[in-house]
Amino acid sequence: MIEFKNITKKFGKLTVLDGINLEIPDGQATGIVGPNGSGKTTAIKSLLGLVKPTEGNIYVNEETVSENWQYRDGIGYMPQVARYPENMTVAELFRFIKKIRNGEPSHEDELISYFGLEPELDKAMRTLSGGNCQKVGAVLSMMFNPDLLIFDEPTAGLDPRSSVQFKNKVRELKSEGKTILLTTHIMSEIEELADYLIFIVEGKIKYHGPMQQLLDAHKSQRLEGAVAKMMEEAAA
Ligand SMILES: Nc1ncnc2c1ncn2[C@@H]1O[C@H](COP(=O)(O)OP(=O)(O)OP(=O)(O)O)[C@@H](O)[C@H]1O
Repeated sequence: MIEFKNITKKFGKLTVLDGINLEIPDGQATGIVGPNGSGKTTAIKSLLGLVKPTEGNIYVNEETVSENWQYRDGIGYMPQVARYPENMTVAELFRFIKKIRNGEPSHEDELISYFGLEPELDKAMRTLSGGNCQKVGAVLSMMFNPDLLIFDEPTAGLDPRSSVQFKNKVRELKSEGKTILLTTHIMSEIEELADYLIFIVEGKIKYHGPMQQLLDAHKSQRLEGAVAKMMEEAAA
């Protein structure tokens, strides 16, 4: 169980997360949605320890993340914009990550093949296309078999076929009982993959709960309509 307790993050005078309280259930997929700049990536980075909250605590399995960095070994993260050593080849990058991470990868070759990365293995990271770079990020997030997977706009640079493949992989991970946290602006993707929804506007949680409950409350069949309505209400 992941808990955000009263998390505030300020960058200078800008309050990006404003007293957030959240519980993210285990073994489910949770979608985080909200307008550009609403604080989704900052919330994720706070959970990963890449951003230090100004106030509040985040707990993973009842332990404060600020005092216990071990929990990060159980997380796979695919960032929105990844920066890799640009002169390393894909194969070298995988070797490098294996060296610096504790634990053995469980199905690295299978993932490389699943995402069609074999022809890319000897190419330098700087020469990779955006989509293939995303796929490298996908493999890295999954290859140590983590219990929690965090995907920040994972399909943004993927072609339709790769996007379907990625989503099928997420379904597989869900069926294995993994906890998934996902941000995307593609509402159909959230509908397809998520059970829970977090809606965040200007650093405040406007909705947190089962997706179906939100659809029922807005008498809407589609998430896009319900979220658009919530965005209008928030802007009014
Ligand atoms: N390191 C930083 N220094 C200063 N401001 C920052 C920093 N990181 C994020 N911000 C600001 O915090 C706000 C929230 O950014 P964040 O990336 O969390 O939004 P987001 O909801 O993920 O947006 P998007 O949907 O566009 O990806 C933005 O105004 C952004 O400019």
